[in-house]
This record gives sequence, C-alpha cells and structure tokens, in this order.
Amino acid sequence: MGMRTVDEHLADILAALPLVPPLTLALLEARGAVLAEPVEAPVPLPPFDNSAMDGYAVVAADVAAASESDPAVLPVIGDIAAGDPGVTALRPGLTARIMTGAPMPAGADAVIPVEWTDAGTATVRITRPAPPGHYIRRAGEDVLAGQVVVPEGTRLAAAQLAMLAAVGRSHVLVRPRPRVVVLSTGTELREPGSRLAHGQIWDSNSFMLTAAAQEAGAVGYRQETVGDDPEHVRDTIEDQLGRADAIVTSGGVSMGAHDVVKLVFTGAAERSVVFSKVRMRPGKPQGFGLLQGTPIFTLPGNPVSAYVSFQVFVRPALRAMQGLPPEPLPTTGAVLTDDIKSPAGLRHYMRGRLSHHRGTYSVTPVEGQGSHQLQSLSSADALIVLPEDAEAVPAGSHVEVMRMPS
Ligand SMILES: Nc1nc2c(c(=O)[nH]1)N[C@H]1C(S)=C(S)[C@@H](COP(=O)(O)OP(=O)(O)OC[C@H]3O[C@@H](n4cnc5c(N)ncnc54)[C@H](O)[C@@H]3O)O[C@H]1N2
Ligand code: MOO
Repeated sequence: MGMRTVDEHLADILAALPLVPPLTLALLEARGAVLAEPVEAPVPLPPFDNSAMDGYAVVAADVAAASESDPAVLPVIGDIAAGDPGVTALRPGLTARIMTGAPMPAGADAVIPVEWTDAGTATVRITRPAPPGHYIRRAGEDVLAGQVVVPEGTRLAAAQLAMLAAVGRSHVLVRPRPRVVVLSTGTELREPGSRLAHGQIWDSNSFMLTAAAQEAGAVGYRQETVGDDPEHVRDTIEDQLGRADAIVTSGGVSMGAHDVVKLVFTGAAERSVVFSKVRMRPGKPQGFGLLQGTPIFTLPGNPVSAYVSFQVFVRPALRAMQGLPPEPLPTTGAVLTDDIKSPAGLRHYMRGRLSHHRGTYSVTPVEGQGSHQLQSLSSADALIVLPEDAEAVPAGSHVEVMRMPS
C-alpha cells in the first residue's frame, strides 16, 4: 500500500483492463460505439456521374456561343429526375431537363442551371455557355470503390453513421459503450426526495458518477445506495457482475472503522482489488482490480475526490475498454489570475472557471477547495492541474487546465 503517482496508478489500470467484446449492431444502435472493423465502400460514391444543379443536360459545344443577345435554342426531349433514369442518352443538338442528383445521360457533358435559361419545356433558350464538365459530379469523386471510409477504432457519431449508411451498411461490428454500474456506499446516505435524520445526507455521488460515465461515452446504471454492511455490499456488487462491463463504487476506502468497500475486498477470496494511496489531491485513497474479469474502481467518498478520481482514472479507462486512446478530458493552457499554493509532491486538481479574451484563456480558482465542497465543483467549468513540483504558483503563470464536460 505504498504511495504511488497518478501516472503509475493510471498505467497499472490501463495494463489490466479488458476490451469490451465486439458485437454487430444496427446503425443507430451503434452511436457512441467504436468501430471494430475497417469499413470499405463496395461501390464508388457517387456511384454514377450526376447533375449538381437543376437545369439542362447539354453537349457543351452546342452552347459554346450562347449569349443574352444570341441564345442557343434547343429542343427538350424529356426529363431526368433523381432516381429515375428517364432519358439515358442525348444526341448533339438536343437537351433534357435534369434535376440535382439525377444521372447524366450518355453523350451529354455539361449541365446548364435553370437560372441561365427561360426554363422552357418544349424548347429552351440558353443564354450562357459552359465548359465540358460544368456542374457534373463525377462517379468516385467522394469515395473510390474499395476505399476504407471509416477506419477501425473510430467512435461513431452522426457524421460517421452517415458515411456507413452511404456505403450501404445497415449493421457494423463495434465495441459497444461499456455498461458501468455505479454504487454509493455509506450508512449515512439517503435517497434524494426522502427525509433526513441527524447525521444523514442525501446521496449525490451515484448521480454524479452515473452522469460522468454517460458523459464519457459509457452507459451508466445507478444502483440504490447500500449501507456499511459488508455482506450487502458484496452481494450487490456480485449481482451486478453479470451485466456490468465495469463497476464504480464510492466511499468506504480510507482508514475508518467502517470502510466497507475496503473490508469486503481485502478478504482472502477477493485479493484482486488493490487499495493504494495516490500522490494527488483530492483523491488520495484509490482502489482498482478485476472481479471475475470485470474491472472495479473503488473511488473515495468525498464528492470532489470521487469526481476528480473519475475524470483522471475511470474516464481514460472506459475509453481504453472500447479501443480508443486513453485520453484525459480535453486540456487547454490558461493564464492563472490569482496566486495559489499547491502541496509539494502531490498532483493537485483545483476547481476553476475559465474565461476567454482575445484568443487567450485565463482561469480563476473558485472559492472553497475542500474535497467535500460540492458547490465549488458545481460552479466550476475546469480543473486546474498543478504538477507535483508546483508549490507557490503566482498570478500570471501558465497552467494546464482540463475542461469539465458540460
Ligand atoms: N484517518 C484518515 N482519515 C481519512 C483519510 C486518511 O488518509 N486517514 N483520508 C481522507 C480522504 S483524503 C478521503 S478522500 C476520505 C475517503 O473516505 P472514504 O472513501 O472512506 O469515504 P467515506 O468515509 O465513506 O466518505 C467520505 C465523506 O464523503 C461523504 N460521502 C460518501 N459517499 C457519499 C455520497 N454518495 N454522496 C455524498 N457524500 C458522500 C461522506 O459522508 C463523508 O463525509 O477519507 C478521509 N479520511
Ligand atoms: O484525497 Mo481526499 O480525496 O483529499 O479528500
């Protein structure tokens, strides 16, 4: 149970994590999942040459001399709508009306937008010339047949789902969002909406951690809180192993006489959970292990400690379980507005508020940096990350800041 650094603790977690097994999902079910196969286009996109405008398909040479004063007048032999092949070929001296997305007829080599014409339906007067190729979208100019359009390891959002549909895929092989079961422990905890007796508080961590799991791209399942009864805690967690890809608990991991999570998993049968002290503030007491192969993160109970622990360890881990790089929250550089002190030897995460002037961020620590002070977390939008060797950091210093999800 020696002290270890944030980086060491995260590296141990990442080394032990399993990947979520891949499965095949329908496209809209796959949003937020990570592609587990490279997807290739079976055909080029567009699949055929087509019109970029509503107008007239022509042989460019027929309109080369057209002008306002001397328009080209051509017979219109029919209409070509998108999805309807209609006219399939055009001889010189003729034209066909064509709509955006409709296939170009053989023989035509340009499209004249309707705005350059009198919009005629039997014959049309064209008042401007166009070079060959004008307003034609060529087959394959978006994607070539056989091209990988979405690589393996891509998280699927709206744009990628569109790409997959556009190459004809209804289902894809993905690593789904991990299912994260969240459990708060503590006999003092009551459900929000119920009455408190002296010494009791409303459970906030399980709501926070479930939402944070969702923000990290996982599926969060909140459990009702459990008291400091080891049997009950063990049974509840074991019951969840079947449906969880990961378990996150809060509370019961420090030095108290009733630190139930620690008690349960320090027993002989469950030695795979390791409890450690990490050189960070807040978030010193941490636990991590595998229960029958399922990762469990036992986070400290102080709400801000639980939040910071989640963002620093659990968020990257959930990404890694889907095969994504284990990146932290998005970070930015900012100029500190106030003098601050930081404990030597610990990585320090302070709640702050970012502001932006003329391309530069500045960050102001918020009042109330105790690990029980949720109001300052709730009013913050950033975590200021102060390295282990920082002690007195004056206003004007450049600091690294993690942006909290909003
Ligand atoms: N003698 C020592 N005491 C403590 C140490 C230590 O090293 N030596 N470490 C302190 C630090 S740092 C932290 S962080 C906490 C971690 O404690 P636990 O993980 O055992 O958490 P609890 O004791 O269960 O709770 C701590 C605190 O947080 C409140 N809490 C817990 N769960 C919730 C919840 N779901 N919603 C809202 N608030 C919650 C709880 O009531 C306590 O006030 O230990 C220090 N002690
Ligand atoms: O580490 Mo505790 O997390 O400082 O409050």
